[in-house]
Amino acid sequence: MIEFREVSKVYPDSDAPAVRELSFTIPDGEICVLVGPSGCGKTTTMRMVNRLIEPSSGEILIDGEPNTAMSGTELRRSIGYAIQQIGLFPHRTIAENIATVPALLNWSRDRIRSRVDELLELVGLEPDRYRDRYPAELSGGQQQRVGVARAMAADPPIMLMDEPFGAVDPITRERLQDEFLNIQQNIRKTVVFVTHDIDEAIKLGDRIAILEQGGTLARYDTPENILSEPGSEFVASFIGGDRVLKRLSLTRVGEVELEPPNGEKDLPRIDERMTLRDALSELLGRGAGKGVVTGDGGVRGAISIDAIREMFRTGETPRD
Ligand SMILES: Nc1ncnc2c1ncn2[C@@H]1O[C@H](COP(=O)(O)OP(=O)(O)OP(=O)(O)O)[C@@H](O)[C@H]1O
Repeated sequence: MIEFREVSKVYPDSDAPAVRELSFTIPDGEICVLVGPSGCGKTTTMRMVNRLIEPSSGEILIDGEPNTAMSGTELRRSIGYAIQQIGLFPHRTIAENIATVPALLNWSRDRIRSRVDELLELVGLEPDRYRDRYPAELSGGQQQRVGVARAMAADPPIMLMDEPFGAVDPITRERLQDEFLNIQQNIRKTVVFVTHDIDEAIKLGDRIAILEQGGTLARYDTPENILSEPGSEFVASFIGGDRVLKRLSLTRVGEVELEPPNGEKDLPRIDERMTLRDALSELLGRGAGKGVVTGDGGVRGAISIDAIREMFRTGETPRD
């Protein structure tokens, strides 16, 4: 658990705080996304957790202990850190890059090797193919996977991720986000994630902290609550006009009550893992009013555009 208690940061030679009296708590095992316009203090907030930046006042507690209880170096070895610029060492192999922190922690060679292979598998890179390559021999998306693997190497309970999927094309980015959510389902880290992309925040965050210019917290809540009730003009304009569609992207087809399948043939197939937003767009794109929902066990039911519309007219989705 990470708790911010009235944390402020004023940089030297600056008269206005970059971050102002932030107080909020990130529960164990959750993803908290810091989002907001450029310069609102997201990166500053995140870097105070591992003390790459020291607060001017207030404190940050990790599991109830101030993060000043140990040295900054020790603290940083116990917290994973992945950044957009990736920061892979160009003259070290992928395996050596991933092993950076385990090597600092003096793990044995065997332990390091098996951990590297395990992580490469986890992020979808075949160990035999990639472990001895150099970063320049990988695509941008692959390098970002390595960046995430490196941050997870010593299995830290907390991960800080600063726009880790920022520098890739939208399709790769979606894939990296999906992979990351799948991994998180198993590893349940406490994650602080910085982005300026509200869609990414909604997709990944268990909770979202929306920061305003001047480093104040405009809202800290679940995506569902923020989308159903933005609460202020700033938040409403930041999340944009398509709130209903965004809410559709929070719910997967398999989570809603389906209609019984009536054996209709020729209807589009909708995978139960699709979001309602993607299902809607698939149905609209195919000119079909209804689709057959399938899962691992075969046909699960049917879903219609009318049913999706009704759910969002009444606001009754299972997640509410
Ligand atoms: N080392 C520094 N010295 C002085 N001012 C700084 C320093 N780092 C950041 N700032 C200022 O503090 C404010 C917050 O910066 P920060 O990088 O935390 O914002 P951000 O929300 O992460 O921005 P972006 O989305 O553009 O990366 C900005 O006004 C920035 O100019």
